[in-house]
Amino acid sequence: MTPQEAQHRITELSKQINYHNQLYYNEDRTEISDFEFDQLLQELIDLEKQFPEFLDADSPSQRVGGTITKEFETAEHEYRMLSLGNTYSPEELIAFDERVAKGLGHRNYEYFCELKFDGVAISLVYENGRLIRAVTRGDGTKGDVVTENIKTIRNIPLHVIGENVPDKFEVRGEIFLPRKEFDKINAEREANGEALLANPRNAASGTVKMQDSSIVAKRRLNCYFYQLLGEEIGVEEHDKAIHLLEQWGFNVSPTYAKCASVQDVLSYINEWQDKRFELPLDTDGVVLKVNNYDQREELGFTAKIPRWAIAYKYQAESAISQLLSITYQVGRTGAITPVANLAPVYLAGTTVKRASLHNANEIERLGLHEGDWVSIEKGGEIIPKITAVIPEKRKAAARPIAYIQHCPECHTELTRKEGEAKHYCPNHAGCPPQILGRIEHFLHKRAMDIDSLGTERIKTLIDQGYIKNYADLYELKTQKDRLLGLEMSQDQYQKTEERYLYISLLKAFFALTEGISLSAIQKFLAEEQEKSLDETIKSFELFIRKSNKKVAQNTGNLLLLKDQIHYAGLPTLEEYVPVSAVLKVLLGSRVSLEELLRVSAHCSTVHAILLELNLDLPSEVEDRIKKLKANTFQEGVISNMMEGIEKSKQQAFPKVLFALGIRNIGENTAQILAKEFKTIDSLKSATAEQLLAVNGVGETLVQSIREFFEDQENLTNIERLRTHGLNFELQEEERILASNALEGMKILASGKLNHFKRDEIIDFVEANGGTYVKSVSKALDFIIEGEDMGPSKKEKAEKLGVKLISEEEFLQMVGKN
Ligand SMILES: NC(=O)c1ccc[n+]([C@@H]2O[C@H](COP(=O)([O-])OP(=O)(O)OC[C@H]3O[C@@H](n4cnc5c(N)ncnc54)[C@H](O)[C@@H]3O)[C@@H](O)[C@H]2O)c1
Ligand SMILES: [Zn+2]
Repeated sequence: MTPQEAQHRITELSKQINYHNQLYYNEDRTEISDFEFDQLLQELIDLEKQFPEFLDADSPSQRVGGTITKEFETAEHEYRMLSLGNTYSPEELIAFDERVAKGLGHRNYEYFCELKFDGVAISLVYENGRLIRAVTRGDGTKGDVVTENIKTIRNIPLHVIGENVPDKFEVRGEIFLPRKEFDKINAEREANGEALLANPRNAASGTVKMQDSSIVAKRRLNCYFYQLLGEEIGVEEHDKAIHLLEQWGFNVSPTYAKCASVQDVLSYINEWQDKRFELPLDTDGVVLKVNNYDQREELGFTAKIPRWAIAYKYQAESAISQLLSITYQVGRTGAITPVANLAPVYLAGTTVKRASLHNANEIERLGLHEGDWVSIEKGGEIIPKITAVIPEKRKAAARPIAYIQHCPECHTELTRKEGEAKHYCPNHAGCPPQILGRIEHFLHKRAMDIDSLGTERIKTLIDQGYIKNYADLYELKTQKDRLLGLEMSQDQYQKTEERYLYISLLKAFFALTEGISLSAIQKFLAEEQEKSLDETIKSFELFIRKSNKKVAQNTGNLLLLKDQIHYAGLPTLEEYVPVSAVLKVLLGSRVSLEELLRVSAHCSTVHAILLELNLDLPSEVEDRIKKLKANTFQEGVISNMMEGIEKSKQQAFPKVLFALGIRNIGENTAQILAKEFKTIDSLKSATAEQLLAVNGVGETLVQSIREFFEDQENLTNIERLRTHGLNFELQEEERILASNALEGMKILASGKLNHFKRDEIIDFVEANGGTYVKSVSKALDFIIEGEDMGPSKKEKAEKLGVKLISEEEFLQMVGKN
């Protein structure tokens, strides 16, 4: 390369890198992967080394990537906040170790390894034990002051008390959005039709820089701390400093390790390669740091990075697989999500069979065709994504993927709003997964709290027409008798176009014979594929003779089956036989084949047919018929269900309001609205002004409330629920109960309480203005000590200096004794 070419390339690279830095740090978005970015930067660094005459003091190789914004006050960092060098291979890591050894002149040092958390860096300054300032990294020298936002993060200590806490110190850490919270936020945004956040890092970074702290508080950010700085921190080694942070109540990820050599570091890297996906946040590598502070000082810094630390970054792993088909999933809100089914392939520790495709645009962007070979990549996400198609491997006749136009669950024509990426099924009232979603929400522990109705059972009740909405739940008891023996799965059935009901040969053979297990029949059928029905029945006869169990009776039944199929004259289906023929054999002269044909035409299970026929059957016949069915509802299950439903009528109004599933009304909002308006009727008739006057209510919420009450079906459901005795008014005692006695306090209860059940204490704390916190941390105002509080929790609380009070003291405090 000539100097001129080099100069040209250096300018070009600097421009590109500055552009991507601007996107990444200031706009919280990216157009290229971190790996590609790091490659550009490396190329620049290499060229500048080769042609030092073109090294500009302003080059992105010499500066930390971020800047300060105009929206916040700025503060200067006492200690500069730097970047880290990075490597992608063990060789480079060993080269780094050589440089450290050379710099120190000996090998008498240790490394401290931590994971590289993918979030945003923050610096917290404490004076006299109080958090006085939180500052972003900014340009490394000065950053944005975001103290108010940071204070909303629950496990960041506002006060640090304890022995040996210096008068002044600084801690640094990485703010992150736990992946679970990220998914939750995106699910909500999706339900509200808002644009989705791209990844947890960008979301965390954007949140830290928000202007409204109350929104920040809702985002449930978290922070891991990894550095302690100050004039008199009293320790000389990084591991000791980390232990101090832990003692003082800072959240330190327990994933660190001290390593005696670079070989140990490599084992640490290996150990976390796959395990890191189990952590609650995204990580993109490992940071290794020389443990001793004097040695760090000796090694020093370059303009941008310390010479005593480096990041080893895991490359996103990729693999190649073939697209088998696409499944379209219908979400609770009716949103359609296409998922690619792939030929199984091993990738980053797991066998991958599916990849997310997001929406029709993504399929179009990839130019996906049927049977395409695709590259898939797994970053932090659990489900990998398709990054590209390999066109050379495409068959000439392959057709492009045609996006579905009808709901795969209810066949309603899909809609797509102007400017939205997702397709929706508009059939809210009749589409089974949407009904299921609403009912599941209604039953939720924090809503109506009916736990005797799992997803499978609700699905069964919906699929078989017992419930269509939550109000129907309270009328189930009138159908109690019909529920006994209801089948949980309908997989064994098929319907022909003429609507005749068929059952799998497997179930039919199983019910018509005695002494032969289901798995034996399964194995037999697996070997009989591609034979006609007659041939299969014939060879099953042989099979029975060979097995030598109840031969006469079993083969007799098979003969009868053949006759009945013949009389019925229905079309033949591979591996299925008409239910009417099978039942005729089992029921004998109790009912005619014509009657069975008639009934089975409008029923979709054996259970439904028998309900309609209403026969009195001896138990041995019932037992045989049971063999046709899958799992069924039993006596105990049904009475449990009924009890749970009955008990739920006592749930308080805020719970009921939450359970209704009004868009954008979460648990907290439901509580606030219930307290404010006291009855469903006054909420319904509230004007926009009245609603907006309530703290936390915005335009979107007003809109959702209006839409909900404009829907006639919702009004009917509320009336029905009211008739069944559900609470649509705040009870007198709840009005009295609620107070501001715990305003601003963070509280945790541990051990068994006498006056409250597990979740009740949470509601109680919140109803009185407090915040319930789920883990022991410095930020707590106190812990209510119940019976048998765990000793380790108690120890931790004492170590952090969090006060413990008894349940009695607590009740006195809120004036309820
Ligand atoms: N894709 C893009 O367009 C684009 C653009 C700019 C930057 N980037 C990426 O962002 C990073 C840029 O570098 P950077 O300077 O922001 O960060 P860095 O990768 O140089 O590392 C320094 C940062 O790592 C973080 N960190 C996480 N865990 C840590 C631990 N245990 N100990 C110490 N620090 C820890 C800290 O926030 C620290 O500020 C690179 O990974 C780069 O690929 C990507
Ligand atoms: Zn649908």
